[in-house]
Amino acid sequence: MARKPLIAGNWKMNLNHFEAIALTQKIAFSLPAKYFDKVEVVVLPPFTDIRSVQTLTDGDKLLSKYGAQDISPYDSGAYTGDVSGPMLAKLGCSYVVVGHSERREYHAETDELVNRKVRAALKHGMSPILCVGEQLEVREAGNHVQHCTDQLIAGLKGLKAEQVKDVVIAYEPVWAIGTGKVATAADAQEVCGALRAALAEKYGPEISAAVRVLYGGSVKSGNISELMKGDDVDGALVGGASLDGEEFAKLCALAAGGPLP
Ligand SMILES: O=C[C@H](O)COP(=O)(O)O
Repeated sequence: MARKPLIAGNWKMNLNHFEAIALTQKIAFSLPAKYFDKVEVVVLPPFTDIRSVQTLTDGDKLLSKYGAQDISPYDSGAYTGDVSGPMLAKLGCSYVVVGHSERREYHAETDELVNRKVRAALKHGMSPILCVGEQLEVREAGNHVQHCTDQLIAGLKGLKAEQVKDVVIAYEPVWAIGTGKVATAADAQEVCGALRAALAEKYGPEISAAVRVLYGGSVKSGNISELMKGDDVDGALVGGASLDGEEFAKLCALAAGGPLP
């Protein structure tokens, strides 16, 4: 089964809603819509920017889709500061990042909470982008594949096979995030391939063949083509390089197989 490449730009805690409008327009100006046939182009703005991105993309198809960077495990109620699945779905979000290493580290998110967020996203019709990845010391000890596979299985706990098809997996080695130290294509393929094999073992070959597995960590236009040579690397979760409209457009065009716009 051919999987459509996916490039998702995680803006993290950057850009106010005016700047979000400017960046969305810049991406759209730099990347003709014809590329959307070959690559899914997604942005993941901060919560405060989502309405602006929605308004901008409602009429004209400036991007393939957009989403959020987090979701509450609860649907509503006294959870100050949380943003719920129904709220995000109402804003037209298609994707939600779950289990990013920055949330695991700075907000002490456990595998159990990550799993509840995965289920919350699916319950409201959005695809979770489930992030897994090892710290440098785990890699140096040679335990990276097991570590990532364990995070994957824990994140998907309790899901039916049919639901797993709607999940996107992002392998993001923590040591590569925002450091400029990108994994080699072989490193990315090793873990992405192992994650797909784990999906096949637990949910069957049809599901594992349908799920998109992304690589994330210092991805830019200069390395995306090489990284995507791996059979199991279906695109990228991009941080820093997604904040530059021209660079992000170039990266998406390369993920589509070119030519450059
Ligand atoms: O979500 C995106 C990743 O954390 C990668 O960030 P980066 O491209 O700035 O290394």
